[in-house]
Amino acid sequence: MHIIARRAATGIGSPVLTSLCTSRLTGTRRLYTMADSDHTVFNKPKVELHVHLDGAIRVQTILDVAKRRGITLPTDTEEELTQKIALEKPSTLTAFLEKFNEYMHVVAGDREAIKRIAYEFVEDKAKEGVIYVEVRYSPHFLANTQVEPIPWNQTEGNLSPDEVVHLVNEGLSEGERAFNIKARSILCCMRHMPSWSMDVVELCKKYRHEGVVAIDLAGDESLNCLANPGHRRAYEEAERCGIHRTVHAGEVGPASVVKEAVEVLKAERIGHGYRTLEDEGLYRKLLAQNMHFEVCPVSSKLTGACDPDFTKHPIITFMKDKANYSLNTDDPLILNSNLHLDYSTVHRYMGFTEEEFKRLNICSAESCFLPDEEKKELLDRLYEAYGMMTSTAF
Ligand SMILES: O=c1[nH]cnc2c1ncn2[C@@H]1O[C@H](CO)[C@@H](O)[C@H]1O
Repeated sequence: MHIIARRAATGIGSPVLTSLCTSRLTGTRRLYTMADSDHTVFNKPKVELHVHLDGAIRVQTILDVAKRRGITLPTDTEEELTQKIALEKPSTLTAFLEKFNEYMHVVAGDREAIKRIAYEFVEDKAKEGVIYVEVRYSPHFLANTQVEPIPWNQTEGNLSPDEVVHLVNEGLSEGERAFNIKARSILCCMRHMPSWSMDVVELCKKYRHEGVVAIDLAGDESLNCLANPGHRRAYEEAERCGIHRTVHAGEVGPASVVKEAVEVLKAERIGHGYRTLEDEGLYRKLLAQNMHFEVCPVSSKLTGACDPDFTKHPIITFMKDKANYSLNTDDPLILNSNLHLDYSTVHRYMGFTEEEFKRLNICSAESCFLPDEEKKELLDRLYEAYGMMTSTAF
């Protein structure tokens, strides 16, 4: 019996010895080290599947862009702006989503800013030890022409949703080359804007060979529960064309939204999905189908999606049932968080072990939207980094 020797994969296994974290109390940045309790609780390569690009912008970048564009913000210090944007206490999804109003007008419509945000995002993920990420955003929210209504009170300019996707693709691929990780994107339809959804699926089709891997439906599920026919048509077209599909469902909305996502929108993954557990039959069915849940522990507390007592969290049920799920940040800017905080939270309050972290990252890789060959490469990198190399008998 020989173990097939494989070259150590480059770019992985380099432990993230330190990570930049922001103190939740003061909003000031400080450097966490290995000595800091469990902040590097799973110091191994990771996969992240649910994170919003526009919820993951660096505060300093917002300040820089505002200064360059002559946009006045309520403050010009990183600490104060962090405090203004961040949600500190458990709230509601509606209040959480309103936080985007604090800064989206600064970056929307600005080519340089959009490309920079995408590039810096890849750098931040690489620092967290992520080797593959799928990042999502609404191209319409960053545009200032060919979008009705023009968002964030912008005056009409000449940046279309189509060009936004092109710019994000450029920023992500430059980031991939610079930081040696893989980044793909998911384009979001917004629950309150069904008239944008056909454009979104057309953009997914146009850019499917330039890094766009799927369509999503995001926004306020508490206000718009049932998917509008506009969304349904877009998802039908996505399925017809082989575009992968994920849907925010069962985050704050009832289990029926999850059922609709799977049965009507033909979702292959569910964003959040905590409230699936309220319908035992549906939950068992989705477990049997190996449905992937993109769970976001820190987010679920601050959006009011789940009981703030982490020891009662639905993720514990997913873990105990060996469900197929990933651990994700969702919106680290607004949550004033990073991926280490999500990992340390489930470790500290939910009893997650190293073995479970490995298992869930392998589930994440298996459920990612890469083509089969690239998925296999990603899985091999994880198996190798986790000391789970397959052996071959001769
Ligand atoms: O947790 C969430 N649930 C639902 N929608 C969200 C969440 N986080 C962000 N967005 C929405 O998705 C848009 C595109 O990235 C964001 O602008 C925000 O409106």
